[in-house]
Amino acid sequence: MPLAATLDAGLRDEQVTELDSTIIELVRRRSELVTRLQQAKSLAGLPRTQLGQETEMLNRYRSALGAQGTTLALLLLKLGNRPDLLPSAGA
Ligand SMILES: O=C(O)C(=O)C[C@]1(C(=O)O)C=C[C@@H](O)C=C1
Repeated sequence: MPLAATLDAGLRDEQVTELDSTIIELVRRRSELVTRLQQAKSLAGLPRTQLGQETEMLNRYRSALGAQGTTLALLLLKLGNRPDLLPSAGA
């Protein structure tokens, strides 16, 4: 994209807002999926926490995004374990 277009404030704001909406939707979808996984594990009598998988996930985020990726990953792990922290969809 040409620099002038990238710097156009209106277009830039629109694109950032669109990306934010996508990120919010993905965070919500991830949290809902993990919550269902956790419920299924509980019903099956399996441990809800798998430290090996959490470590791999943290490493993926740190490799891709640096130290702040770890912070983001920890928040995502928390939201999967605490669905009560998210408002219900459409609320
Ligand atoms: O992969 C799983 O089995 C999950 O439950 C997902 C997840 C995660 O949020 O990444 C959540 C809890 C587990 O301790 C490990 C990973």
